[in-house]
Amino acid sequence: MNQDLIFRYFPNLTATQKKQFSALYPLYEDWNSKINVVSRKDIEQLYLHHVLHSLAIAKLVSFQPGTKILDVGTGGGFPGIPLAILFPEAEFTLVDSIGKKILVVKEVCKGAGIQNVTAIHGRAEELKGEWDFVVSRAVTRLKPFIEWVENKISKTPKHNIPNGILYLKGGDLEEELSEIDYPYHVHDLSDFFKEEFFETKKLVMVSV
Ligand SMILES: C[S@@+](CC[C@H](N)C(=O)[O-])C[C@H]1O[C@@H](n2cnc3c(N)ncnc32)[C@H](O)[C@@H]1O
Repeated sequence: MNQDLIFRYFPNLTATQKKQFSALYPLYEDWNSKINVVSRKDIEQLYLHHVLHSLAIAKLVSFQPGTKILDVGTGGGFPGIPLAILFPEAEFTLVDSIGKKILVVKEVCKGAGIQNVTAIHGRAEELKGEWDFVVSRAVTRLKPFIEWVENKISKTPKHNIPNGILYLKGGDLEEELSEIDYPYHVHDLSDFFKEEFFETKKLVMVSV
């Protein structure tokens, strides 16, 4: 567990952000022993496998103050919590259908002093509201995922890229991508991070 990895890839963090990133390991270690949100053997790799992986989204988009972001199927808070620390002036809504996981999200935010996160226990399909971006990792295939969220994405862009979905995915995506009707772009995370873990990891941007 080494938060210095985060500080190396994101060298302009404020003292508050460094403190918040450093707080994540003890908070997740404690909560994970009560409610499993990160696989037990993965907890030692929290900063590489979960925090840095989540922050790959920030290598592509810098969320402006006031941007609204929805994290669907956030589990214990990935990618939403690391992004909320990095962009304290953006507004994050984290949703998961399992109440215990949302409890962990709320407790980690409270423990680390993260104030720009609203955590909701519910199903993404049933959620009402509008966001500029939807972020996610490892929830379901892209086609059903898009159907859950396409009517929740604002049509007014605030950035130099269109509003839409930023989905962290691994492995072979060809078949999944062939099922979707919106324009998309696939980015290799190995272009951003040199660790072996990222060799097969991708970020799919879907403009909705
Ligand atoms: C494999 S976990 C990934 C969690 C987190 N995104 C991560 O990468 O660590 C998938 C999560 O999606 C949630 N999920 C699945 N279907 C959902 C739905 N329809 N609405 C909200 N959450 C959902 C599950 O409860 C689970 O926590």
